[in-house]
Amino acid sequence: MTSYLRSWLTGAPVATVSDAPSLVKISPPPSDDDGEDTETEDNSVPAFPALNSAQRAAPSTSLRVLSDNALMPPPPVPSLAARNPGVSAKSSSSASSSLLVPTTTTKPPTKPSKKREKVALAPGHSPLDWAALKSSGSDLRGVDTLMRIPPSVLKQHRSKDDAWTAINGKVYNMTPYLPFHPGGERELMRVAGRDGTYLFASTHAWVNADFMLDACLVGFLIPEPSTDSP
Ligand code: HEM
Repeated sequence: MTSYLRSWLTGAPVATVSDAPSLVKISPPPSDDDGEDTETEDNSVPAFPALNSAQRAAPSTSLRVLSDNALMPPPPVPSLAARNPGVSAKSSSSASSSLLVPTTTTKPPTKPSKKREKVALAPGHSPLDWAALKSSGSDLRGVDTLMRIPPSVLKQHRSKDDAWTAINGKVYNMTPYLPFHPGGERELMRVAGRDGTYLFASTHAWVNADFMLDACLVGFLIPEPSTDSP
């Protein structure tokens, strides 16, 4: 194919297979427009900016290192002298430089009126032990069936051996839980025989009584039946 083209362009005889090893220099066809010799590849990169450009004519702009005086000045250092520790921002000469805590947060927190303390539980009475006892299957209710319990009946169960309380409408037998209560037996006995919802919630609303005492459920609190019915 190459030899055919060459003979076509130059009029030279077509090279045969026999003269293939000899290298023949191929000249491209003469160009009509420029007539330049493009025999060798020109990979030289043109100068930028162009040699005759206006940029080159302009005065030299070589990198200039700025002196300290020519640099932008640093921001002013906050004046330590203007700060007046212990004096409120209002009375201080420079209010913006005061590092005082805002006056709204300087009031010390009010202490709880009554200290709530957890009691030391006897060995084998940790919350985990209570969980194990609950799931052991032992009878913690003391009743055969769930009942509807009016306040008058609830009132009869207020001894340590038989302590019931109502929380959120449910009546629980607290007796098995007494030694497990982190707040102590005495606190728990304050609600024995009565509705303990308010005291329970105001002491520790985050405690889930439903879950803690589910195995101790004995019934549901109902209003006292009226006695004047015929
Ligand atoms: C009858 C159901 C009750 C259950 C199941 C129960 C359960 C609990 C539990 C789980 C805790 C530990 C709370 C914690 O670690 O955050 C606790 C603590 C305590 N409970 Fe109860 N409680 C009951 C009733 C009451 C009542 C009626 C009172 C008060 C009259 C009371 C007073 C306390 C106190 C003072 C603590 C210890 C301090 C504290 O944790 O803040 N509890 N109780």
